[in-house]
Amino acid sequence: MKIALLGYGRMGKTIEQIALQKGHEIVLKVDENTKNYDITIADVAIDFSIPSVAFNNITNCFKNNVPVVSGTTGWLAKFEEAKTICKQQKGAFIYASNYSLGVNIFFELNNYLAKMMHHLDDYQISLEEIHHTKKLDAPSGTAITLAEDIIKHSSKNSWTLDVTNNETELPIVAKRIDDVPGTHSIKYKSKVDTIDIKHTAHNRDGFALGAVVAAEWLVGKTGVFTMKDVLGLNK
Ligand SMILES: NC(=O)C1=CN([C@@H]2O[C@H](COP(=O)(O)OP(=O)(O)OC[C@H]3O[C@@H](n4cnc5c(N)ncnc54)[C@H](OP(=O)(O)O)[C@@H]3O)[C@@H](O)[C@H]2O)C=CC1
Ligand SMILES: O=C(O)C1=N[C@H](C(=O)O)C[C@H](O)C1
Repeated sequence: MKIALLGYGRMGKTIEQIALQKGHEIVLKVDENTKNYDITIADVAIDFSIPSVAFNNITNCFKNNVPVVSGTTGWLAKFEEAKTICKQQKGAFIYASNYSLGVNIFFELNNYLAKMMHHLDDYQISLEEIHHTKKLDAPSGTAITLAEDIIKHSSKNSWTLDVTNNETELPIVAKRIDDVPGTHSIKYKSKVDTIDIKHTAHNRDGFALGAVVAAEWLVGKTGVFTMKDVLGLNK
């Protein structure tokens, strides 16, 4: 597969290594200094860029009929618009706040636990994410996905980064420490006990492998998909 990397930072470089190991070719590497490029030379584009440019990167792929996998976080205010353009252009698009297999299993576990805890009002829910100090957005996209899933199943109706006494708000704590690749934990605490679930990424390889697997899966398809489709978790 001929892959275009939209964003050639920490993730772009890790994806390059994994893609080459899997026998793919990198035909384009786009960063802040790239002026004009022809996306149509690629079979698929993988966007891990920055929040302010992700929407343009992605919709440019739709307009040029190139399937696109995006992992950039912090741009989701324009997600619905991107999906509409994809459908209009008959494009192919996958977005995931986290491509690692482990986190996608963790998403399932979070949903299951949230459903079980639904009526157990003695437990206070909280969510914590820890990332490296270069991260531009907070909370992480993964933390937002986890929070939205908890909100679906609980009496919470929004999340907040602030300390809160409001019973309807789910507090998220976002910490930035050295080179941490990404740690997410959810805690249910009562007077008598605590239930914790936690995912710790040891490096970026899991995110990158998931993105390459998603790109392999997407080529030849039309529509808007998620990692649940790629991993067969919708069945
Ligand atoms: N979904 C997932 O599984 C994961 C998502 N992420 C997300 O991926 C994104 C990238 O993370 P990371 O690689 O660590 O960040 P980096 O800051 O290391 O990389 C961002 C890259 O985007 C480039 N860039 C800047 N402007 C443009 C532009 N106009 N077009 C294309 N590229 C541009 C930067 O260029 P330059 O180097 O010249 O500044 C840089 O190469 C973040 O949003 C992060 O949250 C991260 C890990 C996993
Ligand atoms: O910026 C990162 O590094 C990461 N970003 C993603 C997010 O915002 O959830 C995924 C992963 O945790 C690493």
